[in-house]
Amino acid sequence: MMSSIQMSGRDELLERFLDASSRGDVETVSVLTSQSRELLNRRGDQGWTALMLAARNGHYEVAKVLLSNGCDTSVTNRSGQTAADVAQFWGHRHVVRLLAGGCDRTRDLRHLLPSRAAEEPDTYFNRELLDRKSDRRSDSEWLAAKQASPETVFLLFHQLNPLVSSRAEDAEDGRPDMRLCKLRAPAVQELLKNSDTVVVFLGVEKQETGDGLLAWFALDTEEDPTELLKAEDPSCFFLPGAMPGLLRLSDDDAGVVAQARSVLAWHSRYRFCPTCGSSTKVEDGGYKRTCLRAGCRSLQGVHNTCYPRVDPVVIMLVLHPDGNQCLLGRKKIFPPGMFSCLAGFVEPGEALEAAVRREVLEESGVQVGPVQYVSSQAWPMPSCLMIGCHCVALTTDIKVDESEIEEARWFTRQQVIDALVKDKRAVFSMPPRQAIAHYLLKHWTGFNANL
Ligand SMILES: NC(=O)C1=CN([C@@H]2O[C@H](COP(=O)(O)OP(=O)(O)OC[C@H]3O[C@@H](n4cnc5c(N)ncnc54)[C@H](O)[C@@H]3O)[C@@H](O)[C@H]2O)C=CC1
Ligand SMILES: [Mg+2]
Ligand SMILES: [Mg+2]
Ligand SMILES: [Mg+2]
Ligand SMILES: [Zn+2]
Repeated sequence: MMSSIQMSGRDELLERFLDASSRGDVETVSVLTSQSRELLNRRGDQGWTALMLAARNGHYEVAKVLLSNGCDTSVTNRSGQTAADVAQFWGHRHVVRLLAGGCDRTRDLRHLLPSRAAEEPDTYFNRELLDRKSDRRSDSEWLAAKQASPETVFLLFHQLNPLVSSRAEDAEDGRPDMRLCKLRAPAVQELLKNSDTVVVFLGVEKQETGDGLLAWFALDTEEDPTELLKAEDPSCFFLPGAMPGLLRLSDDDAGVVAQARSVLAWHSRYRFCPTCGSSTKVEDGGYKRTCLRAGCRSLQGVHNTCYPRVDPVVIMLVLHPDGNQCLLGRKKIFPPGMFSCLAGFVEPGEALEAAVRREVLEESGVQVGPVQYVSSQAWPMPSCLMIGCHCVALTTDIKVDESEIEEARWFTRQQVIDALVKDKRAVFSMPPRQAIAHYLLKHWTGFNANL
């Protein structure tokens, strides 16, 4: 009598254990395992162990807990299948790999990273229309002569927004419909007279014209430029705000704007010496600010405070260990339905790989193994350098950091392709083609125009 009650208690425990494994309830599995280790390899009425049930349903975390407690992977069910066979049959490749017990899992996961593209992508903001001619920046006579030349191009910004005109004929969905207004010296003469105006030398056109090298400069005005614009082409206006306006330029114009906007933004925010707070003077064609106080520490040796800044940001497409899904997140400010890659600023004293692992863990709770650099993008808002990576997750449970991310989800390759081609079955919308996030997704799917 006594022993049959004990038996039924034990069976009940086994049933709860198998049920929790089958449902992916990691917590219950952990608790029950610690209570009774002999549950680990026991088969239920159907002849299946907890590991087989976890494998059947792709519950990676449960399988991991069972394995770490010494569960036997060679136990078979009535059909002679091991848990690995079950996972293989149901297509849970990450569980298969886990059960295969690769001693170097990180190396194994590397195979899921796509191979490098044959060609460097022609990413928005990256095009180098001009030759920067940095060797000319210190030649103030040459720069002054170029500024006075009637051929020279001046790009005008107001509070960091470029002067553009609209090309209504191109205003189709996704096509660039803004072009930069290229002013000549007379149009900016008054602004140049103002000693507060910073003029940045952008470079020269790569092709020589009749009069030699055609130089480009950029300047920003804080003043209300309405009067100034009256004398100009009345169709010109300053882009209202950075986003999404800055994404509506041609690729050539976008590259120049990336350079000009970042340097002008630096001048607008770093007018005074960051070391001692004194006034500074602009040098090197707008690529340097030097403190005017004799004896300032920034005048000895090389100081990054004197040069335009670049803020590295890692942006990564996290691949699921099954190789068939990727992790995307939504910030509250995104347009409805849009999901994109996770991203974050690199912190001081941190390698890119570490930054990728830290940001993904912070924002989604997912642990990342191997990381692979893919390509980069200038992102002049105001001076980010986006460092695009692919990486593979070691864990798959998501716990979002709600202060930054509204939602994060795994999406299948098919769902990404549906979103790419804007299929009616698409369950989310892609980041715009101008963002490197778009490229990271597209490259992962292997999608190209011929498919
Ligand atoms: N081109 C693209 O596809 C994408 C570009 N981005 C850009 O990357 C940037 C960084 O991504 P987040 O997810 O916002 O970074 P994040 O995940 O590190 O969080 C941003 C927060 O980090 C702090 N922070 C640390 N260092 C900073 C610095 N140098 N400048 C400003 N804030 C700093 C601030 O509190 C900020 O609110 C964005 O601001 C955005 O401009 C982001 C996603 C896609
Ligand atoms: Mg972030
Ligand atoms: Mg973050
Ligand atoms: Mg951060
Ligand atoms: Zn100083």
